Amino acid sequence: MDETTGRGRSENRDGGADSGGHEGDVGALTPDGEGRTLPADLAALSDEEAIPAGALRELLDAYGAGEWRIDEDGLCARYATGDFRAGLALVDRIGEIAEAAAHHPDVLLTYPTVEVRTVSHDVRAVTRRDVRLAAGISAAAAEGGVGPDGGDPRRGAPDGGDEV
Ligand SMILES: C[C@H](O)[C@H](O)[C@H]1CNC2=NC(N)=NC(=O)C2=N1
Repeated sequence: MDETTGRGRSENRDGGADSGGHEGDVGALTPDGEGRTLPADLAALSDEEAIPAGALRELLDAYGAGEWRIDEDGLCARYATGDFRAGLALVDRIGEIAEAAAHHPDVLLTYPTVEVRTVSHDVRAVTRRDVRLAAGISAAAAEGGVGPDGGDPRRGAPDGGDEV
């Protein structure tokens, strides 16, 4: 899915063009189950419903997962851990978060980075389970002093080559 500005959704909700921001829509905000205030239609989504592509950016930002990117395979992020041991530590935390959530990402551990990708396999779409997982991973990376890696997460794992 393409990253969009979310403009389409705000135009749909308001029926007319607006700046794409939601500052003036305070009345439309409603608390969701995680104590955040979101536009009512996003707060009402179940864990099994696909999040409309136009609303994903807003939801990721609301959940503190601003460094996550959106592509046709789901949500992805890459963290500049700097060395393998730091990467292992982050992967360990990601495992704990995923097990606690019963929702698991794909993880690629390299010497200087950890790349993470999540989609809800059961519905083949990005759902709030993925956004919550991304938020947990964002928080774990920040707690570990690990920042996002500026580059685009690579697509797929590199060719493993022959055993040496
Ligand atoms: C039974 C188990 O909880 C389910 O199979 C979970 C496991 N982890 C999962 N992880 C992801 N990303 N998507 C799922 O649909 C999913 N389902």
